[in-house]
Amino acid sequence: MTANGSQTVSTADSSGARSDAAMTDNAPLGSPRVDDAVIESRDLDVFYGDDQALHGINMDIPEHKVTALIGPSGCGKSTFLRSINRMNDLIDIARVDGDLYFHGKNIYDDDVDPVALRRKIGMVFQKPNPFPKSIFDNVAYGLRVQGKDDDVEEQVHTALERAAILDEVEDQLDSSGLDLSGGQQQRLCIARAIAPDPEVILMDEPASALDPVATSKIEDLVEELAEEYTVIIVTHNMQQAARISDKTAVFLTGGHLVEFDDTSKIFENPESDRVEDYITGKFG
Ligand SMILES: Nc1ncnc2c1ncn2[C@@H]1O[C@H](COP(=O)(O)OP(=O)(O)OP(=O)(O)O)[C@@H](O)[C@H]1O
Repeated sequence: MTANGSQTVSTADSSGARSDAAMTDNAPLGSPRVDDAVIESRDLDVFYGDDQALHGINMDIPEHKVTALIGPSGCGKSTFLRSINRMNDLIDIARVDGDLYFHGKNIYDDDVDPVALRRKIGMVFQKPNPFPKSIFDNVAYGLRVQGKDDDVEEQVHTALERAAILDEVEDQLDSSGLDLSGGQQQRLCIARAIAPDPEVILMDEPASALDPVATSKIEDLVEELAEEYTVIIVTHNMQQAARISDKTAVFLTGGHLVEFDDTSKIFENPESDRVEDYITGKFG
């Protein structure tokens, strides 16, 4: 882990006051402001019909780091993740207020094409979901759709290599992706997500359906991916968040982001008593 890196981080002082005037009033405790933020969430609210799932989320997500989103069931982790590449657009009753910037551009502006955005901000889901196609075609699919398939063989090999699965499948690229083990399928899905060369990879509990060995491979891979990509991962597994992430955001019931800071700080010395109670298993 590289918890601090070269980022400029400002935190609340012991009285809870913020030294940095640029923070909004409802910034979460800890709340590092980073010079190299690739995603900036400002007062983001998300509603499903009349129900508000997220309240005023403020967060700066640093580039080339792993940011973990943790918190009890229903606190809005997946909703926040899906807001980042506008997957919530696909839910009829979902509505977003506030701003969410990707490299300074508000992704909810009218001129943003969600499909193009999702090429830059890819997603890996909880359950491995390869297409019923060959291993090769799974990875090549996005490249072909974009007409970026001039050197498709090389790009597929590179993506499989980056997803740490090439060695296991290079002799069977024509076999169905569905014939792989669950862990291999998930790494295939990661290869599919990185083939179009995104900048950010969103992962929604990518190892929760896998056995411990496959989980450990995914965890190693997530850390490696952060060298090339910005990774944002939802996990229920606090040990996993502590092992693999640089930053941790703790959401608590009702859809509030309570604390966001270096992972070591969150797990060793959180600012909020509620976060401490959650981390130590007093509720969850
Ligand atoms: N498609 C939807 N339609 C209506 N309400 C939804 C929808 N998706 C989520 N919600 C509601 O929004 C709130 C936040 O859900 P979300 O799935 O984001 O939480 P979560 O923290 O990811 O939960 P979990 O850890 O159980 O996956 C919950 O009250 C949930 O019932």
